[in-house]
Amino acid sequence: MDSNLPIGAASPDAADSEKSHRWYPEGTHITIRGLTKRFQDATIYDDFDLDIPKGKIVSVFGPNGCGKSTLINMISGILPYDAGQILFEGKEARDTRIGYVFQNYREAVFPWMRAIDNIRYPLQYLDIAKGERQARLDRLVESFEVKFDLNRYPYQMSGGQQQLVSIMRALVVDPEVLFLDEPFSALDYEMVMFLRERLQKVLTERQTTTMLVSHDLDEAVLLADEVLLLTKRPTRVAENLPFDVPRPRTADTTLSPAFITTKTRALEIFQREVRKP
Ligand SMILES: Nc1ncnc2c1ncn2[C@@H]1O[C@H](COP(=O)(O)OP(=O)(O)OP(=O)(O)O)[C@@H](O)[C@H]1O
Repeated sequence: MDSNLPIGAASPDAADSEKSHRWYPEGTHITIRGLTKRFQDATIYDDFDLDIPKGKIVSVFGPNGCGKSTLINMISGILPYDAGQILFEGKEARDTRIGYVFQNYREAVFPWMRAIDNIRYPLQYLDIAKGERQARLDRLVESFEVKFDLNRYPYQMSGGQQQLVSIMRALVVDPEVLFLDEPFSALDYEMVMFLRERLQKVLTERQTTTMLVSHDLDEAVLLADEVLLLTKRPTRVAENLPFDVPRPRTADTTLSPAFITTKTRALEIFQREVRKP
Protein backbone atom coordinates (compact mmCIF):
# COMPACT_ATOMS: atom_id res chain seq x y z
CA MET A 1 0.00 0.00 0.00
CA ASP A 2 1.24 3.48 -0.82
CA SER A 3 1.16 5.49 2.42
CA ASN A 4 2.00 8.67 0.55
CA LEU A 5 -1.30 8.88 -1.23
CA PRO A 6 -3.18 12.08 -0.48
CA ILE A 7 -6.37 11.93 1.51
CA GLY A 8 -9.28 10.76 -0.52
CA ALA A 9 -7.13 9.34 -3.28
CA ALA A 10 -7.86 5.77 -4.24
CA SER A 11 -4.99 3.34 -4.26
CA PRO A 12 -3.89 2.55 -7.82
CA ASP A 13 -4.83 -1.10 -7.34
CA ALA A 14 -8.00 -0.22 -5.46
CA ALA A 15 -10.06 -2.71 -7.40
CA ASP A 16 -7.80 -5.60 -6.40
CA SER A 17 -8.91 -6.11 -2.84
CA GLU A 18 -10.86 -4.63 0.00
CA LYS A 19 -7.62 -3.83 1.80
CA SER A 20 -6.18 -1.76 -0.99
CA HIS A 21 -9.01 0.74 -0.56
CA ARG A 22 -7.32 1.95 2.58
CA TRP A 23 -5.66 5.24 1.85
CA TYR A 24 -4.55 5.96 5.40
CA PRO A 25 -1.22 4.43 6.44
CA GLU A 26 -1.38 0.94 7.94
CA GLY A 27 -1.85 0.98 11.73
CA THR A 28 -3.07 4.58 11.70
CA HIS A 29 -6.29 5.52 13.46
CA ILE A 30 -6.46 9.28 13.00
CA THR A 31 -5.27 10.99 9.84
CA ILE A 32 -4.88 14.77 9.80
CA ARG A 33 -4.09 16.53 6.53
CA GLY A 34 -3.75 20.20 5.71
CA LEU A 35 -5.21 21.33 9.03
CA THR A 36 -5.44 25.10 9.39
CA LYS A 37 -6.73 26.99 12.42
CA ARG A 38 -6.73 30.72 13.09
CA PHE A 39 -7.93 32.68 16.11
CA GLN A 40 -8.49 36.30 15.06
CA ASP A 41 -5.08 37.24 13.61
CA ALA A 42 -3.11 34.36 15.13
CA THR A 43 -2.45 31.32 12.96
CA ILE A 44 -2.14 28.34 15.28
CA TYR A 45 -1.97 25.60 12.64
CA ASP A 46 -1.16 26.05 8.98
CA ASP A 47 -1.33 23.07 6.63
CA PHE A 48 -0.59 20.66 9.50
CA ASP A 49 -0.32 16.90 8.90
CA LEU A 50 -0.28 14.14 11.52
CA ASP A 51 -0.98 10.43 11.84
CA ILE A 52 -2.05 8.99 15.19
CA PRO A 53 -1.51 5.24 15.62
CA LYS A 54 -4.37 2.91 16.49
CA GLY A 55 -4.57 1.48 19.99
CA LYS A 56 -1.66 3.50 21.34
CA ILE A 57 -1.28 6.29 23.88
CA VAL A 58 0.14 9.49 22.38
CA SER A 59 1.23 12.27 24.74
CA VAL A 60 1.16 15.79 23.34
CA PHE A 61 3.84 18.10 24.72
CA GLY A 62 5.01 21.51 23.56
CA PRO A 63 5.57 25.18 24.36
CA ASN A 64 2.91 27.19 26.18
CA GLY A 65 0.13 28.29 23.89
CA CYS A 66 1.35 26.24 20.90
CA GLY A 67 -2.12 24.75 20.56
CA LYS A 68 -2.14 21.39 22.36
CA SER A 69 -5.70 21.77 23.63
CA THR A 70 -6.76 23.33 20.35
CA LEU A 71 -5.43 20.25 18.54
CA ILE A 72 -7.33 17.68 20.59
CA ASN A 73 -10.43 19.86 20.57
CA MET A 74 -10.37 19.97 16.77
CA ILE A 75 -9.72 16.25 16.47
CA SER A 76 -12.49 15.36 18.91
CA GLY A 77 -14.95 17.55 17.05
CA ILE A 78 -15.44 20.12 19.83
CA LEU A 79 -13.78 22.95 17.92
CA PRO A 80 -14.23 23.82 14.23
CA TYR A 81 -11.21 24.42 12.00
CA ASP A 82 -10.64 26.62 8.98
CA ALA A 83 -9.29 24.08 6.51
CA GLY A 84 -8.08 20.53 6.23
CA GLN A 85 -9.39 17.10 7.05
CA ILE A 86 -9.42 14.88 10.13
CA LEU A 87 -10.55 11.30 9.68
CA PHE A 88 -10.78 8.24 11.93
CA GLU A 89 -10.00 5.26 9.68
CA GLY A 90 -11.85 7.17 7.01
CA LYS A 91 -14.77 8.21 9.25
CA GLU A 92 -15.71 11.63 10.56
CA ALA A 93 -15.57 12.43 14.30
CA ARG A 94 -19.38 12.37 14.45
CA ASP A 95 -19.38 8.73 13.36
CA THR A 96 -16.77 7.77 15.96
CA ARG A 97 -17.27 6.94 19.64
CA ILE A 98 -15.20 9.54 21.44
CA GLY A 99 -14.43 10.01 25.13
CA TYR A 100 -13.11 13.29 26.53
CA VAL A 101 -11.75 14.03 29.99
CA PHE A 102 -11.34 17.70 30.89
CA GLN A 103 -8.86 19.16 33.33
CA ASN A 104 -11.63 20.84 35.27
CA TYR A 105 -13.58 17.90 36.67
CA ARG A 106 -15.65 20.22 38.88
CA GLU A 107 -17.31 21.60 35.78
CA ALA A 108 -17.41 18.27 34.01
CA VAL A 109 -19.29 16.08 36.49
CA PHE A 110 -23.00 16.68 36.97
CA PRO A 111 -23.37 17.94 40.56
CA TRP A 112 -27.00 16.85 40.83
CA MET A 113 -26.23 13.22 40.05
CA ARG A 114 -24.69 10.52 42.22
CA ALA A 115 -21.29 9.24 41.05
CA ILE A 116 -22.77 6.04 39.64
CA ASP A 117 -25.41 7.98 37.68
CA ASN A 118 -22.74 10.33 36.31
CA ILE A 119 -20.81 7.31 35.04
CA ARG A 120 -23.94 5.63 33.66
CA TYR A 121 -25.22 8.76 31.93
CA PRO A 122 -23.72 8.32 28.41
CA LEU A 123 -24.97 4.72 28.14
CA GLN A 124 -28.49 5.95 27.39
CA TYR A 125 -27.21 7.13 24.01
CA LEU A 126 -25.95 3.69 23.02
CA ASP A 127 -28.23 1.24 21.32
CA ILE A 128 -27.65 -1.62 23.79
CA ALA A 129 -29.90 -3.67 26.07
CA LYS A 130 -30.40 -2.66 29.71
CA GLY A 131 -28.62 -5.77 30.99
CA GLU A 132 -25.60 -5.06 28.84
CA ARG A 133 -25.52 -1.47 30.13
CA GLN A 134 -25.35 -2.70 33.69
CA ALA A 135 -22.70 -5.28 32.75
CA ARG A 136 -20.53 -2.56 31.23
CA LEU A 137 -20.89 -0.42 34.30
CA ASP A 138 -20.00 -3.33 36.58
CA ARG A 139 -16.94 -4.25 34.48
CA LEU A 140 -15.68 -0.69 34.57
CA VAL A 141 -16.15 -0.31 38.33
CA GLU A 142 -14.29 -3.60 38.76
CA SER A 143 -11.42 -2.56 36.46
CA PHE A 144 -10.85 0.62 38.42
CA GLU A 145 -11.15 -1.16 41.78
CA VAL A 146 -13.24 1.72 43.07
CA LYS A 147 -13.01 1.81 46.85
CA PHE A 148 -15.38 4.68 47.67
CA ASP A 149 -19.17 4.71 47.70
CA LEU A 150 -20.46 5.45 44.19
CA ASN A 151 -23.80 6.53 45.65
CA ARG A 152 -22.18 9.75 46.80
CA TYR A 153 -22.81 13.09 45.14
CA PRO A 154 -19.83 15.02 43.70
CA TYR A 155 -19.81 17.49 46.62
CA GLN A 156 -19.24 14.54 48.95
CA MET A 157 -16.17 13.35 47.00
CA SER A 158 -12.54 14.48 46.83
CA GLY A 159 -11.19 16.10 43.66
CA GLY A 160 -9.44 12.88 42.70
CA GLN A 161 -12.61 10.85 43.18
CA GLN A 162 -14.53 13.32 41.01
CA GLN A 163 -11.90 13.08 38.29
CA LEU A 164 -12.05 9.29 38.51
CA VAL A 165 -15.82 9.53 37.96
CA SER A 166 -15.27 11.75 34.96
CA ILE A 167 -12.68 9.31 33.53
CA MET A 168 -15.06 6.40 34.06
CA ARG A 169 -17.89 8.32 32.42
CA ALA A 170 -15.67 8.86 29.37
CA LEU A 171 -14.77 5.15 29.26
CA VAL A 172 -18.17 3.59 29.88
CA VAL A 173 -19.14 3.86 26.21
CA ASP A 174 -15.93 1.99 25.31
CA PRO A 175 -14.69 4.88 23.17
CA GLU A 176 -12.72 4.25 20.01
CA VAL A 177 -10.64 7.29 20.89
CA LEU A 178 -10.07 8.91 24.27
CA PHE A 179 -8.86 12.49 24.73
CA LEU A 180 -7.45 13.68 28.04
CA ASP A 181 -6.57 17.33 28.57
CA GLU A 182 -4.37 17.71 31.65
CA PRO A 183 -6.50 15.25 33.58
CA PHE A 184 -4.28 14.98 36.66
CA SER A 185 -2.89 18.48 37.01
CA ALA A 186 -5.12 19.57 39.89
CA LEU A 187 -4.82 16.41 41.99
CA ASP A 188 -2.61 15.32 44.87
CA TYR A 189 0.32 13.06 44.04
CA GLU A 190 -1.05 9.90 45.65
CA MET A 191 -4.22 10.17 43.58
CA VAL A 192 -2.22 10.97 40.45
CA MET A 193 -0.18 7.78 40.87
CA PHE A 194 -3.32 5.71 41.44
CA LEU A 195 -5.13 7.16 38.42
CA ARG A 196 -2.12 6.81 36.11
CA GLU A 197 -1.79 3.17 37.08
CA ARG A 198 -5.50 2.32 36.70
CA LEU A 199 -5.93 4.25 33.49
CA GLN A 200 -2.89 2.63 31.89
CA LYS A 201 -4.24 -0.80 32.79
CA VAL A 202 -7.68 -0.14 31.33
CA LEU A 203 -6.41 1.56 28.18
CA THR A 204 -3.87 -1.17 27.52
CA GLU A 205 -6.46 -3.91 28.03
CA ARG A 206 -8.91 -2.20 25.71
CA GLN A 207 -6.31 -0.91 23.26
CA THR A 208 -8.03 2.44 23.14
CA THR A 209 -6.40 5.04 20.91
CA THR A 210 -5.58 7.84 23.35
CA MET A 211 -4.31 11.41 23.10
CA LEU A 212 -3.11 12.94 26.36
CA VAL A 213 -2.16 16.59 26.76
CA SER A 214 0.19 17.06 29.69
CA HIS A 215 2.35 19.90 30.97
CA ASP A 216 4.33 17.41 33.02
CA LEU A 217 7.12 15.91 30.92
CA ASP A 218 7.59 12.98 33.33
CA GLU A 219 3.93 12.12 32.98
CA ALA A 220 3.92 12.66 29.21
CA VAL A 221 6.78 10.19 28.75
CA LEU A 222 5.68 7.73 31.44
CA LEU A 223 2.24 7.12 29.95
CA ALA A 224 3.11 7.33 26.27
CA ASP A 225 3.79 4.89 23.48
CA GLU A 226 4.70 8.00 21.52
CA VAL A 227 5.56 11.50 22.71
CA LEU A 228 4.40 14.05 20.17
CA LEU A 229 6.57 17.14 20.54
CA LEU A 230 5.19 20.31 19.00
CA THR A 231 6.93 23.52 17.93
CA LYS A 232 5.93 27.11 18.60
CA ARG A 233 3.26 28.60 16.34
CA PRO A 234 2.45 28.11 13.58
CA THR A 235 2.69 24.70 15.11
CA ARG A 236 4.44 21.74 13.49
CA VAL A 237 5.52 18.36 14.72
CA ALA A 238 9.03 18.89 16.13
CA GLU A 239 9.50 15.17 16.67
CA ASN A 240 7.63 12.02 17.53
CA LEU A 241 9.55 10.00 20.11
CA PRO A 242 8.64 6.36 20.65
CA PHE A 243 8.72 5.05 24.23
CA ASP A 244 8.16 1.33 24.33
CA VAL A 245 9.22 0.05 27.76
CA PRO A 246 6.82 -2.60 29.08
CA ARG A 247 3.73 -1.76 31.12
CA PRO A 248 2.63 -1.35 33.82
CA ARG A 249 4.82 1.68 34.29
CA THR A 250 5.11 3.03 37.79
CA ALA A 251 6.99 5.78 39.61
CA ASP A 252 10.01 3.42 39.50
CA THR A 253 9.94 3.52 35.69
CA THR A 254 11.01 7.17 35.89
CA LEU A 255 14.32 5.98 37.36
CA SER A 256 15.10 3.60 34.48
CA PRO A 257 17.77 4.42 31.86
CA ALA A 258 15.25 4.09 28.99
CA PHE A 259 12.96 6.66 30.62
CA ILE A 260 15.80 9.06 31.37
CA THR A 261 17.11 8.80 27.78
CA THR A 262 13.70 9.55 26.26
CA LYS A 263 12.92 12.35 28.70
CA THR A 264 16.33 13.94 28.12
CA ARG A 265 15.82 13.82 24.35
CA ALA A 266 12.32 15.30 24.70
CA LEU A 267 13.67 18.08 26.87
CA GLU A 268 16.42 18.89 24.36
CA ILE A 269 13.85 19.19 21.57
CA PHE A 270 11.51 21.24 23.75
CA GLN A 271 14.30 23.65 24.75
CA ARG A 272 15.48 23.95 21.16
CA GLU A 273 11.92 24.89 20.12
CA VAL A 274 11.23 27.42 22.89
CA ARG A 275 14.55 29.18 22.22
CA LYS A 276 13.69 29.75 18.57
CA PRO A 277 12.71 33.38 17.90
N1 LIG B 1 -11.27 30.64 21.68
C1 LIG B 1 -10.12 31.26 21.49
N2 LIG B 1 -10.07 32.52 20.99
C2 LIG B 1 -8.91 33.14 20.77
N3 LIG B 1 -7.70 32.60 21.00
C3 LIG B 1 -7.68 31.35 21.50
C4 LIG B 1 -8.88 30.62 21.77
N4 LIG B 1 -8.54 29.40 22.25
C5 LIG B 1 -7.20 29.38 22.29
N5 LIG B 1 -6.69 30.54 21.84
C6 LIG B 1 -5.27 30.85 21.71
O1 LIG B 1 -4.67 29.88 20.88
C7 LIG B 1 -3.40 29.51 21.38
C8 LIG B 1 -3.36 28.02 21.63
O2 LIG B 1 -4.20 27.71 22.74
P1 LIG B 1 -4.21 26.28 23.42
O3 LIG B 1 -4.99 26.40 24.68
O4 LIG B 1 -4.61 25.27 22.43
O5 LIG B 1 -2.68 26.08 23.71
P2 LIG B 1 -1.98 25.03 24.65
O6 LIG B 1 -0.73 24.62 23.96
O7 LIG B 1 -2.93 23.96 25.05
O8 LIG B 1 -1.70 26.03 25.84
P3 LIG B 1 -1.14 25.84 27.31
O9 LIG B 1 0.23 25.27 27.16
O10 LIG B 1 -1.14 27.23 27.84
O11 LIG B 1 -2.12 24.93 27.98
C9 LIG B 1 -3.18 30.34 22.63
O12 LIG B 1 -2.41 31.47 22.29
C10 LIG B 1 -4.56 30.76 23.05
O13 LIG B 1 -4.54 31.99 23.70
